[in-house]
This record gives sequence, structure tokens and C-alpha cells, in this order.
Amino acid sequence: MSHQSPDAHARVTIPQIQAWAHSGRRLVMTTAYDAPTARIADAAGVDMLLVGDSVGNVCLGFENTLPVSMAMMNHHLEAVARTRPTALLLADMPYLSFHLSVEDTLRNAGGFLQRGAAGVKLEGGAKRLPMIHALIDAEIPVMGHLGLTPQSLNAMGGYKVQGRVKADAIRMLEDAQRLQEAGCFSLVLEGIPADLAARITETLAIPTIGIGAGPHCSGQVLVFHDVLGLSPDPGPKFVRRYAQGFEDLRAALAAWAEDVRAGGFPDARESYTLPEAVRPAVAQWNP
Ligand SMILES: Nc1nc(=O)c2c([nH]1)NC[C@@H]1CN(c3ccc(C(=O)N[C@@H](CCC(=O)O)C(=O)O)cc3)CN21
Ligand SMILES: CC(C)C(=O)C(=O)O
Ligand SMILES: [Mg+2]
Repeated sequence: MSHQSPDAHARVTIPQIQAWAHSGRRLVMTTAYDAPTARIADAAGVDMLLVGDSVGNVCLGFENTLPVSMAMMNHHLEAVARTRPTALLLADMPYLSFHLSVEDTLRNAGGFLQRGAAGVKLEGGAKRLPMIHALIDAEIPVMGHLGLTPQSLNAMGGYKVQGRVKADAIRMLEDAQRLQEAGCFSLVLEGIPADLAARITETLAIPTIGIGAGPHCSGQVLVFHDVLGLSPDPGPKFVRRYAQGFEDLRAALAAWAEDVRAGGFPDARESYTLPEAVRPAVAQWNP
């Protein structure tokens, strides 16, 4: 099986993820937004599935992740959770779901766990520590997320690589320590120089999952549609496409449309027939 486990039904756990990272095995995470994406990613043997707030731009047609609500996230998480993936299932806290109060944050994150997530991810550093402490106190595992945090789009003035000036780089190293001390089980590092991500990774005991953060992280994450070439445009520099999903699927659908128009689909293989005893009555019936 994909996770080299004797029990094919054993689900990946947070301690397992941490043990794999400690043993030097690089971790693999991708996003899932519905049952088909979850089944494909799980069958590929990825270690972690994230129901990302990237669902907003990837699936729902928004410009960015800011309009994504808890109701939208819950809808997509439920679809993914129904597939009972082997991978560790995580859910991304959307904008404003962890900013208003500890109570609201706990209710939102707890709702994710009740829907089948094993933990939550949320963007931000030291500013978010009160919420992170409350979540961990409530037995909700938290993955942090530092660097290019897409929910900070307006504050950053665009999707820009973070941590290139000294004060920002040092603040990120400090934030990473503080998130670890607060009890985060892992951190996403997004859109930062590879050498900064390397230093963060070697100064932490918990695994780092990079996206646009170079090769020296404990693992990597990419958006499902980006890996498979399903996104309409090539996307950020950090994406590598492993399939031409958009072009392959477009060509397949166009071939089917052509067959329909030429009368070549369906044929006998895709059709049903009347029982012989019923055929004369149907043939002889007139309106
Ligand atoms: N399909 C998809 N993939 C993602 O990785 C992703 C989403 N959607 N939605 C939410 C955020 C947005 N993300 C992005 C989007 C654009 C850049 C980008 O254009 N980055 C510039 C960096 C420019 C610089 O050097 O500062 C690039 O050219 O790569 C980065 C991350 C990552 N996340
Ligand atoms: C790319 C990952 C880290 C993410 O936050 C998302 O998909 O929303
Ligand atoms: Mg996200």
C-alpha cells in the first residue's frame, strides 16, 4: 500500500506524520475540495489532504481567498470526509473565521473536527497566538502558516515573496519558534527564500511543509489543480505541472462531442434493448 503500512485501513495520524519527518522521510500534502479530488490524491498515496481555502479561487470563481466562508469550507470538507481518506485530513480556516473571538474560533475549528478533519491550519504568526493557544487547549491540532499568507493579500500589496529583508526574516524565525512553543504540530512555509526556509526547518523540531519555500523543508504542498495542470493559467513560479489536465480533459470532451454529432455515440455497447417478447407490442403501438 501507499503508506507502507501492514493495515491498509490505518489512517495517517499526526504522531505518524511527525515520526516520518523525524526519520527523514519527506512529507507530501495536496489539496482536496470534493470527493473525486480526495479519492485521486488518496489513491496516489499523499500523506496529508488539505481542504484549502484556495477552494475559493480554484473551484468557486473568486479572485482570491478572502470571500470564502465557513459554510463553503464545511460543504467541501464534508464531501472530502465522506470518502474516508487514509491521508491525514486537515481543514484550512478561512478569512475572519479565527479573527473575531476565541469563542468563534473554537466553534469554527471544532466544527471542522466534528466533520472529520483531524486538525486545522490557520495563517499568521505571533498575532494569532491567543487563538492558537485556545485551539490547542481544546484538543484541536493546529498547523501554522507563515510567509506569503494569501489572506494578507491587501496588507502585503499583492502575492509577494516574504522574508527578504532582515527584520522580516528574523521575525519569521521568531514566529516559527513561538508557533512551535504554542503547540502547533507543523507549519506551512509559503513564498519565502529557500535559505530562510532551511534555517526555520533546522531550528524547529516540528515538520515544515513548503510551497514556494525551496527544497529544504520537511515536506511539500501544492494545490491539486496546479500539480495536474487543471488550472487555466500556469500559476506561480513555484508550481510544477505533472499532467496537462486542462488540455487532456478538454480534448477528451471534444472527442465525445464529435462522436455525438457524428452519430457514433452511443452504440450497442452503451445501449439497452427491449426483451424479445415486448418488442412486437412496442413496434405495433400507434398514437
Ligand atoms: N491555484 C492556486 N494555487 C496556489 O498556490 C494558491 C491559490 N490557488 N490560491 C491561494 C494562494 C495564492 N497563492 C499565490 C498566488 C500567486 C503567487 C505569485 O504570483 N507569486 C509571484 C511571486 C512574486 C515575487 O517574486 O514576489 C510569482 O511570480 O511566483 C504566489 C502565491 C498561493 N495560493
Ligand atoms: C496551498 C495551501 C497551503 C493553502 O493554504 C490552500 O490551498 O489554501
Ligand atoms: Mg489556504
